[in-house]
Amino acid sequence: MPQHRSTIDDVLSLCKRRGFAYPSGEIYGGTGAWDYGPLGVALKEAIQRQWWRAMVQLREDVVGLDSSVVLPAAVWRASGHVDAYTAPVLECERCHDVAAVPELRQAAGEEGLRLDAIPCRACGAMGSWVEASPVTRLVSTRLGAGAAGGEAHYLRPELAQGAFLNFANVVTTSRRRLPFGIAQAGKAFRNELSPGAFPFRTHEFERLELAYFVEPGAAAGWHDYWVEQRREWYVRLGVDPARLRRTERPADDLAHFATRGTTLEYHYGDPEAEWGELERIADRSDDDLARHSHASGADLRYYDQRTGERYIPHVVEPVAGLTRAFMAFLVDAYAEDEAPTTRGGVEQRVVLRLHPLLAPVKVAVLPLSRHADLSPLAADLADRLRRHWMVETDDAQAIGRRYRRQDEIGTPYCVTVDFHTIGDRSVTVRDRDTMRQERVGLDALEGYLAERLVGC
Ligand SMILES: Nc1ncnc2c1ncn2[C@@H]1O[C@H](COP(=O)(O)OP(=O)(O)OP(=O)(O)O)[C@@H](O)[C@H]1O
Repeated sequence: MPQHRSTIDDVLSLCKRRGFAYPSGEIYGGTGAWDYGPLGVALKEAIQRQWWRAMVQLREDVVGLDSSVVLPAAVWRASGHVDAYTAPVLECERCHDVAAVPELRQAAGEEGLRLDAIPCRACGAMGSWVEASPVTRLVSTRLGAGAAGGEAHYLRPELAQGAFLNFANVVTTSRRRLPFGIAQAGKAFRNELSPGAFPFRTHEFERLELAYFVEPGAAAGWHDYWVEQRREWYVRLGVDPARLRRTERPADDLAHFATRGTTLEYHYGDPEAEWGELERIADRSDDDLARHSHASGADLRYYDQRTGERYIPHVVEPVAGLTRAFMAFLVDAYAEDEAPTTRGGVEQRVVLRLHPLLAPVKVAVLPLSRHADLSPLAADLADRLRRHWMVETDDAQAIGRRYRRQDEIGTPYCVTVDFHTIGDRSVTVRDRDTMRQERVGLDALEGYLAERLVGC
């Protein structure tokens, strides 16, 4: 069967067409951000659920946390973000417009030019770039009613600081011994000077973070362990291993808190970004806990009962971008092939071969027609199945069209209620990938689907 590998454009057009994601504030001309629609929110929730299952539920050594999004400036001063979490910029001497260095480098790189040969985009001056103070990547707000309009706070650019602030609470209340981890999923906010195409670089995005605390000296081994665990997680959920690779981050590309970084990249296949970062695993040494200990005066050392020593643990931190994973799973699942028509011919179809665990809708119930005998049967059946899975019903247009609509959103099984159903209490179950159809008794249907949708 001819297979077609997607481009991000194919997937983006599917996202808009079927309600996975919409450009945010489109009625006001768009904001550059994107919102997740009914199917997108279900896919995102499924990815996050699988991450939580693998990282928390199935592990003895990891616990969950949900920490604050907004924290006072003192926390971010202590963590080093206020001083170091910045982006380099150059300023045009003539009009004082400011441009991000990576953006200028990209423009220069493409043309093979030096930075001073890149004109100012605001006034067009050449050779006018001079160094300027770096711009913070933190998003700030003020809370309260102080003289200066309240006290400065920052929206978290990462969730990890919440894990560090709660380190002692978790050790005490859940009686954890090293090594152990604190997992969090949630939104982060960054002042991105060069926001990119959805969903790669947006000001607001979702992260799946694990802060894994280990004995000093044990970080290297755990680093490799987590790189492998995370790679396997994507593969188990259906990502083509040939489209995943790991790279080491050069020392000059490490965040201020990191001593080592490995990147897991996905081959998105986009001409502009063939390989794109999906996730990174960083070693953060004992730096964060040491900083917070110092700034707050709290003793954040861990008491090792085996050796009787007190020390600050080191942190190995795998962090996935949920929104980038969202796109990788879609790109990987997207295919165009041919499907048989009811008239004996073939037609092109778009199919999302999503792992059933990730498919937004697990089962579609389709009455063959809007006949008064079929509609209530299908509605009852859908209600029964809804107790277990996300179910959609659809009775508009020919059955072939409806299969196409379900293929396109990745629904693994379509159940068709037809006139034989009334007499022999059986339905046709169609498999999305093989397109094979099987007759299944109504009484056996839940068991049949449960066998194929394990864990969904
Ligand atoms: N602005 C963003 N929009 C969407 N996802 C992001 C964004 N920034 C980071 N991510 C995701 O979070 C993961 C961890 O990011 P991390 O905290 O290491 O940032 P980073 O890669 O150092 O950011 P930068 O590239 O801006 O320096 C990335 O692998 C990516 O999946």
